[in-house]
Amino acid sequence: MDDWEEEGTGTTASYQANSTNGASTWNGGGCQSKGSRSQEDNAEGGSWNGRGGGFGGRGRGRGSRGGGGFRNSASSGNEDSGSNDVEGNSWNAGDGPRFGGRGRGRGGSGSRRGGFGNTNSGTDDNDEGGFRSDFGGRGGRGGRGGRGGFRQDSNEEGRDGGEENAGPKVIYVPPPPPEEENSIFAHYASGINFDKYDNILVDVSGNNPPQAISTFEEAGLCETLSRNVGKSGYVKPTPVQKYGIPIIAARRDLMACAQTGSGKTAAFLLPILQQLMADGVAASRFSEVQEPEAIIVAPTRELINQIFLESRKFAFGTCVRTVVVYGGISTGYTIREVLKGCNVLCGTPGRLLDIIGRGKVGLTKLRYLVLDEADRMLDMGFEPDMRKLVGSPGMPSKEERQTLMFSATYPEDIQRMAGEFLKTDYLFLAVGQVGGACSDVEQNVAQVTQFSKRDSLMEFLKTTGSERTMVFVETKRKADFIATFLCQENVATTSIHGDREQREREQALADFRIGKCPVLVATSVAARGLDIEHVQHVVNFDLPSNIDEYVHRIGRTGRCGNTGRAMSFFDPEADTPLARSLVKVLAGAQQAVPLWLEEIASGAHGTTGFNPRGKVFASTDSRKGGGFQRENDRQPAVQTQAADEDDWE
Ligand SMILES: Nc1ncnc2c1ncn2[C@@H]1O[C@H](COP(=O)(O)OP(=O)(O)OP(=O)(O)O)[C@@H](O)[C@H]1O
Repeated sequence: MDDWEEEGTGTTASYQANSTNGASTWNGGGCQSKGSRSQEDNAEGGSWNGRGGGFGGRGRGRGSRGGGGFRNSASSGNEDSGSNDVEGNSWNAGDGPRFGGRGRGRGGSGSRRGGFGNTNSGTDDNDEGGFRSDFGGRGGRGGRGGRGGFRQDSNEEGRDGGEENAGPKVIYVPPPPPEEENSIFAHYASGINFDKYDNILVDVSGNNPPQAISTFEEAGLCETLSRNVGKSGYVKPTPVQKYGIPIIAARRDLMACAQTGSGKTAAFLLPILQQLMADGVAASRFSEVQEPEAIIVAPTRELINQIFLESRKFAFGTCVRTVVVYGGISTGYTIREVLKGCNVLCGTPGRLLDIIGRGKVGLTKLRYLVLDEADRMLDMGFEPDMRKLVGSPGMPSKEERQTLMFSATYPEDIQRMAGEFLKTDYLFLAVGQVGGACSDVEQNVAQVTQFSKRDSLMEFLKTTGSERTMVFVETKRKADFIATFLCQENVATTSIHGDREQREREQALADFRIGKCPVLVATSVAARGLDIEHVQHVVNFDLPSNIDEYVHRIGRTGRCGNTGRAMSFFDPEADTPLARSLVKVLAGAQQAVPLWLEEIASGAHGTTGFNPRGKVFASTDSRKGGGFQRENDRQPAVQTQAADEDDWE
């Protein structure tokens, strides 16, 4: 018997019991307590002392992560340090939010802007703008040393992918995907600006690009696929589909950049499914080792699940079977699903490598490797996993497989590295401005102080009513904290971040989708790819330190020709380094740039190439030499990674 077959025994049951402590899950009208020290943390941080039932369980601090280079001088950095403990009690669910547990002695986070250790202890407390966290019983966390540029443990899905992690097994089995045709094909309408896609500038670079198509009929899809495209509500292809589909059909490698919400998923799924149908896949059936023809990787569990559902939808009624694997759910369940038959395997990197490592998935038949959110998949957080994946036994060389990369943003350094994964004659497709924000999103920026943010948020939420709003914050702790605050203010809110159990993450998204909780407080884990109907507003409660992250975040609204609004709180104390690139993104999307922001941007130093009203394609294919030095006005890669360190782990 394989070890995964033993899941679901008493071990897991006791984990469940113990897991109900720590920080709270927060749901709409009544605050409910749920555990939030996830298994990932448990695996890493050593003992995790659950005190089931109530709140104010005692979490143990996480170890100092001073990696290479700069040691964090924050206190409480010791893994076993009692000073990280949290005393908590008297968190009363049900009759309104009273939070008792008191966080004590949290270690300082490593500076998010440059990888040097932060010398303040308890920076997270400072983050909260004066509203001290008395949120129930979070385990304190040790200080994080700057890594001198490497974020070895930043890979959320990688860390919980395998059984090598100590700690109890996860038994969560997600609800089965919909079986009813109506639910499978449920979709939202494209918006009034859908036809504006026709005017967008497109640039394809590389040798002999194939002719673009202008209709789905020209894509030469088989009857079933065509029917499924129609049932999905697609009438005409978006630009990335017009150009991307024939490129993939011509068996060329591709690096594609197109704005958020413009249909990149179908741009790679449709031609892959079409070719699998045309070439004939081995009909999916039970086998001890599955050999998928296509592997799709994405950085977060929710995103890969969404891609899985899209693939399953387009492949409906065909013999192509798609399976999804991701962390936070039962490995046994995952493997059983894979072994039922698998032509298209969607996965987050950690769980994917785990399943491959267990010999359940062979790679010899692999023909397509897709990296969605490719720049994220190749940054320092995931690059080692991607290298492991392409170096896995049986993986066809890049000459023998077709490698496809998609994103709305491509820093030039990442483009250069991506080239290593692609054949030398790959095509680069740029739809609109590389790294540009979606112009269907009205972008607003308000100058605030750290301490006025909560009032500003409440003011803003008064204007949104029950319209769906995503509120992005920088840390997991703060996500809980702001959700709690909004709860106190009687705003039906839920939250999603990397410390929540997968079941909770999925429940939060479901509650947000159906409008039970019209406000979702999120960390970067929800910044990319998620396609949720009716999201009218995105609030950057905390601006990210990296402009690409900003572009992805605001892209959760204004999708597929619909309009949306983004509001960003700009705190000059913290956000000045972002000013120049923010001005450029605003100007590039024809948005009003506040005078005060232009002044801050022109006074900010450390970046070059400030030319907000520059050319239409801010940068294109890095093989052309990059005309606009886009790279220079971004934060260096080190900072990019540090920014969301708290969440991608
Ligand atoms: N041709 C089309 N006609 C109508 N709707 C479409 C079309 N193509 C895609 N869509 C819909 O548009 C929405 C956004 O598509 P998708 O999620 O693929 O965007 P994306 O470019 O991958 O965005 P992101 O950069 O945020 O990941 C989805 O709901 C999708 O079903």
